[in-house]
Amino acid sequence: MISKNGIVSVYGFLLGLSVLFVWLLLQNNVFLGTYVDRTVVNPLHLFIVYTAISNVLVRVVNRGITYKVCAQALFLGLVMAAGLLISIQAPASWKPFGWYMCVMAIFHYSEFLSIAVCNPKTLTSSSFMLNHSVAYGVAATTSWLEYLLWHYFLRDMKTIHAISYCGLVLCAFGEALRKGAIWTARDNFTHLVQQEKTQTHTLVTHGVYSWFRHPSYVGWFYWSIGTQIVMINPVCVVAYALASWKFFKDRIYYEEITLLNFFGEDYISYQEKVGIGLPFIRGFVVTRDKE
Ligand SMILES: C[S@@+](CC[C@H](N)C(=O)[O-])C[C@H]1O[C@@H](n2cnc3c(N)ncnc32)[C@H](O)[C@@H]1O
Repeated sequence: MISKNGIVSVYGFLLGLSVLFVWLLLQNNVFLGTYVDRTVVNPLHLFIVYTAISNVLVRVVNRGITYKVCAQALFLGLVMAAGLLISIQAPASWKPFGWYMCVMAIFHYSEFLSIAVCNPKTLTSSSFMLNHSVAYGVAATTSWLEYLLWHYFLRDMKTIHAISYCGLVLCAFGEALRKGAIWTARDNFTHLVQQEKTQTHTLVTHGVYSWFRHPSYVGWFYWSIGTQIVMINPVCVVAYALASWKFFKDRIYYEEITLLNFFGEDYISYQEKVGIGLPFIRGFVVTRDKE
């Protein structure tokens, strides 16, 4: 069952997305009458006004954590709407950025919604993973700057949409694998690595966990590289691959120590049967004593 804050997030996200609906109505002169020229609706002005009004509405209606959830879901709905609008309306050299915005909004919103359904006990306003870490924010900002630089100096590069399509396929694969892992592990999946075993924590070895030991990390790794291919950012493609690889190498090493403590022999047998799924990462491997 989805938690109350999960439902609130659906309202927030749909409210943000609805700016597109208002834009369509305005485009068709539903509010302004048939005498007004279609070009009168400036999407940027509409977004500014709509963002201000919807934020006030969300602030007035919600309190505490519910407000934090609704405001972030609203933000992601607006990002998704802006991404779709840019994908449809903007010049060819801006379209990859519109696709990137959609990919980001889908990832972060579905992250929250998946936890709201699969493990509501652990749901917090941080479950959107928007403020994941300082490094994550720096990486995102760097990728926007790289996009702007190439766009300024070599705009034609951003119109090679075949490259972006390959990135979209990689993002779809990574996203499906990550969400597949959350929906398979259900309440065994927590965003924060557990240091103590809870009574209900069981070892998951079926579904996507029978393909890879760390399917959600494999998915996130390829998704993050995919986002930079979508944007046709050659420097960040390499930088993201190296930075995510290092991040997951350290994380997996630490997580496997905790999992070996929790599940002992069962986890060793699992390690023997199933690989990690990321290149050149071994995790924390225990060698059995020879009898
Ligand atoms: C962010 S989740 C990542 C799970 C896994 N590393 C993956 O990539 O799909 C981290 C939590 O999942 C738990 N976990 C990891 N692998 C597990 C498994 N095979 N069965 C049950 N729990 C697992 C860990 O104890 C940790 O608290």
